[in-house]
Amino acid sequence: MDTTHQMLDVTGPATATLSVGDSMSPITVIGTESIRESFGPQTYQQAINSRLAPGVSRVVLNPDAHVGYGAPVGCVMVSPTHVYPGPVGVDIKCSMSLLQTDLPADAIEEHTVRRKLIKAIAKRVPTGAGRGQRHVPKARSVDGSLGFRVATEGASKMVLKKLGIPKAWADRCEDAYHTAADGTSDSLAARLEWMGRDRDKLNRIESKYRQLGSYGGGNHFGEAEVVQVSQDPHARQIAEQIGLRHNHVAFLSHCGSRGFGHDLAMGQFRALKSSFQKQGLAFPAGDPQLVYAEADSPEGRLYLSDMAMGANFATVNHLLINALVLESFRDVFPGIRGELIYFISHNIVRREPIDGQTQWVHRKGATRALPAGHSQLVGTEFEHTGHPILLPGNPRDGSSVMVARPGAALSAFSVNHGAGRQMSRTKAKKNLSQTTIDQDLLDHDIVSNCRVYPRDEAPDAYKDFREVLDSVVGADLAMEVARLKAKFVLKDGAPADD
Ligand SMILES: Nc1nc2c(ncn2[C@@H]2O[C@H](COP(=O)(O)O)[C@@H](O)[C@H]2O)c(=O)[nH]1
Ligand SMILES: [Mn+2]
Ligand SMILES: [Mn+2]
Repeated sequence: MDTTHQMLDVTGPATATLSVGDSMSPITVIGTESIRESFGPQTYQQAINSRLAPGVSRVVLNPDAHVGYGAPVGCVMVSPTHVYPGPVGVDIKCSMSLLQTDLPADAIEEHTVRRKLIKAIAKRVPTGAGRGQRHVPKARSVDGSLGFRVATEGASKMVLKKLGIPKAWADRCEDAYHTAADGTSDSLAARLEWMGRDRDKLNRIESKYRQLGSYGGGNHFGEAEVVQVSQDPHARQIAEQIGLRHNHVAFLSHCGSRGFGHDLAMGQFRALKSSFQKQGLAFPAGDPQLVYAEADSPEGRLYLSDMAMGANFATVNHLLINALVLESFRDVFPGIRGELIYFISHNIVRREPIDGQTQWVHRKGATRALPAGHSQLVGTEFEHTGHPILLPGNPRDGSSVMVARPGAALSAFSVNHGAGRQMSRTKAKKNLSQTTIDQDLLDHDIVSNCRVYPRDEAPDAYKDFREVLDSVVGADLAMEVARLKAKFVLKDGAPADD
């Protein structure tokens, strides 16, 4: 029986607060009643542990929240002084990106056409843990020196040119590049050189560079969508302004910094934990996954450098995937055009103005949501619309493109990054029927690259997407401008026979 849920102070149709002590601002909880119930005691406990951790000024639980590494996946943790690697996550800068093509929806109606597209994409952009580049033109293969520049420069002009990525796409990234805490890429270069100081270490790093342009495993995916722009005139106008095309094909991607980011994150956890142990410091709530550093300390600066390199890798990984996906579409439909709508992360910490001061905003499975007129959008092309928010649900029930409303201040300018799990992988594998999952996808006219769709990735393993969207809209955080209807999906699973 979850007693924490009963302790919430309900403040609106999709908002509540959870008090942790008189002298502290309460945890903000976003979600309709059934979503709030879905969190369960462990998720609430992790949120409380995070709120009580040193230096933390605010915690927000979003509708997709579920148990995570130290802090829940689907939460925002704000601190003026401290950085927390757990509430960033091991897949540094795991992100979503959306490519809009000028291909009309009916061009991919035939399943044979979709299968050709799946084949063309899978040939260039592999799925699967540990898998790296495959059939990539020589000019785009990533050797040690290009990998080094990717990690230290992110989406710089030179990196984009070398990889054949349109340079305008850098402007459609939430952040095209990340630097060290001193604002330079030179410090990142010095750090990376030090990391590759002997042959074995360098070999390991270079083997990870070769994963650039790949999805990885788990719930990372690539998905062809038909864009259904909202009928509401204001929402429709925004959708058109940000470049969405009604009833045309778009492609949604989800992945992060692959093995390169994972190694950096794990290295940081090891280093910070051992530094805590040497100093005899206690972990917050006794949980080593909540290890932290003061941002302005040698440890904090090293963490931020490593996170920046992982984030640079993730950024270029997404951009390259989008370039390769567009190239694959052109195999089947020569001459079609495609533009990146946006690339937005959900595992990162960055400095932002929150509650009148500059603070470290950790978004762990949470998406930034800056409304029109926000100071950080001034001078950008999204100043008058808000930047696009890419919110995946599941292939069967769709995904959403939204823009923030001024009400997003309540959630530290963040929304959920998806529907969030309602079943653990183990429970999904045990409880869900393979035949029903495969038939369900076919009934919804969705083709996949998998002979059998991974049961732990089935739509029913995730929360009810309608309820999740009602939570975002009910809390007045964001408005939908378009719905995405999946037509085919690439995931890590046994490939289909043909
Ligand atoms: N449209 C699709 N959405 C999906 C799919 N698989 C997962 N998801 C959603 O993405 C988020 C990602 O979660 P993360 O914690 O791994 O970053 C998840 O909450 C789902 O709602 C898919 O195949 N298609
Ligand atoms: Mn990820
Ligand atoms: Mn992710």
